[in-house]
Amino acid sequence: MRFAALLAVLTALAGLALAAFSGLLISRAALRPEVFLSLGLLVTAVRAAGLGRAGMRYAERLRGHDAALRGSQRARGEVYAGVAALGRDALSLERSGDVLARAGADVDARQFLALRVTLPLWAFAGALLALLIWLGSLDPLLAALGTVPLLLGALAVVATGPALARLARQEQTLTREHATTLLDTLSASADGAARSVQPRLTRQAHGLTRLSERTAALGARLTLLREVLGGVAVAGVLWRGAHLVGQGELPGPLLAAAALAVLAAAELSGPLAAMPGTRAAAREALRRAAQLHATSPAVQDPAAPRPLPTPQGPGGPDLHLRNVTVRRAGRTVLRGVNLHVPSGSALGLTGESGGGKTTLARLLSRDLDPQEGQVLVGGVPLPDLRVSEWRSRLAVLEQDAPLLDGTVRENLLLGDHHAPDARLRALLDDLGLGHLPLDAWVGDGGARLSGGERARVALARTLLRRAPLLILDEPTAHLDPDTEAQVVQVIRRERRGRTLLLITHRPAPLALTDRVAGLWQGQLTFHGEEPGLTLPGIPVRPPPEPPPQPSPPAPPAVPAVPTPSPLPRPVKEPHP
Ligand SMILES: Nc1ncnc2c1ncn2[C@@H]1O[C@H](COP(=O)(O)OP(=O)(O)OP(=O)(O)O)[C@@H](O)[C@H]1O
Repeated sequence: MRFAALLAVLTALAGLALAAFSGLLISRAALRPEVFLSLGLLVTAVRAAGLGRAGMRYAERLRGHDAALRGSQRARGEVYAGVAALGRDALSLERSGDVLARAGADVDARQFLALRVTLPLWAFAGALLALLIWLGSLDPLLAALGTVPLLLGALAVVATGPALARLARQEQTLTREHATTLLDTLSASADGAARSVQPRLTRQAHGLTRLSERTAALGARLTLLREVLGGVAVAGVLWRGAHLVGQGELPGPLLAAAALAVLAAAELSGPLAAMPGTRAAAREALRRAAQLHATSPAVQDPAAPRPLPTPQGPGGPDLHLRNVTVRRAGRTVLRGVNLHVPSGSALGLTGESGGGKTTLARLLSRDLDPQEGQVLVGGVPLPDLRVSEWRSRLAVLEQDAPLLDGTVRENLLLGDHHAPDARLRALLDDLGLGHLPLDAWVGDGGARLSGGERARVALARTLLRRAPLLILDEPTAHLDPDTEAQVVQVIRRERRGRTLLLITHRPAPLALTDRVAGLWQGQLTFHGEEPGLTLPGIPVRPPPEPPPQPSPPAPPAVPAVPTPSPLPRPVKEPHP
């Protein structure tokens, strides 16, 4: 670092000295009128070109990088839009490392296309053409000797292009695979799967090293060839120029000018070697972007979206599932399901593992559409609404929802950007997280928190979202019974006025709901409502309390939900 600082000072001093000596030269030449016109003007031209070069380089960098950054901003936006359009369901088919590469390395590769291919190519072509015209005006052979070797150097890059492009593509693919394996390994490290993946990671790392070495070796050979050809061009100009000077056909100073100009043009061919690799990487990135856009998302916006229906209450519009059938991976998960969730009501959903509870929630959040039947929102088919508009009305807690790598506050503010610290603090305290500072760093996915803490921060984030429909998937998983009871109370308070769909295997949160339904083998069974059907482990909800009577005294209240116990399959009771 100290050496770099020293270099920076020396560079600045060189700039100062250049300016000072130029001033000295110009003024000295001005004092000698006999040389002023020839020498003074030349010195001024040198200075002007020096300053102009720096200024134009700065402007070129500014405009070039500005355009590239704008382009990558646009490209990143397109990737995010593409990923968002895929929806939670289709996105689960993508590997996270691959999604990361699309938004990171692929966008960078596209960004470098202009900076490393288009701009250097134009600069070199422009300089070579100017050189050809100027030297051609002096002597055709001089022009040929000065420019053809440089052109051959550029053609050598073109000839090596396919090999360089192949290497760049292989490197890009392997880098992506390496990142994907690394991410998979990191997320699997807890269960020891990481060790078995290590040999693959090592193989990929070695493969990357070998590819880099081959690319560097090819690049070095190209650079050597280019340097040699540059030298040949200068030597050719000096040889032919000396002959012309000897014959009195070329003024001596012009020979020096020609040789130095050829040298400068040769330098401009330097960045050409990186072109094939950069171009191939950018093309591959574009192909992958096109592929992402061609992937049909699980759901699509309608051509003419209808306005959101008028809510039937503060809980938003009523929801209906009509004869809904969903097949996933060849299995019928939901079979002819009918459901009515009135605005402001609370429905508990339980049932066997893999029975389709999350699937049903995803129908409501429109992450997928049913193969048969309809989902209606306030009487309007869900596919007739704009997806983002409908989703803005939902607050969804996914099962095992991850936290983002940041502070607790940053995670919570994702639920409500405007929530003051006091509100966040109070909510955390109520959820039994009084010990967790808002500034606590949660780590990747919330890894620095316990499972129960992570679940409650995620729940708080969802509850903060001001949306009329609340979908909570296992909101009390990972919690001990006391904390669970505390959390249930918070959900009870926070859901007031909203429609609630609560998915759980645990009985305690079901106390929050008006009705409980179970999903068994793709069919919905209403607990205690359909004749003869109950869900064992859940008592039949007592009928609404009758208006207070003076006598006889009311019977003791039946607890809505018993002590937590696993929920077995429903039993069909004989019809009375
Ligand atoms: N993205 C997906 N692609 C294909 N099939 C899926 C996908 N997600 C889930 N499934 C399948 O759909 C079925 C229902 O899954 P779902 O997650 O809805 O069940 P669940 O009732 O929520 O289960 P659990 O109680 O275990 O969370 C399962 O057989 C599952 O394997």
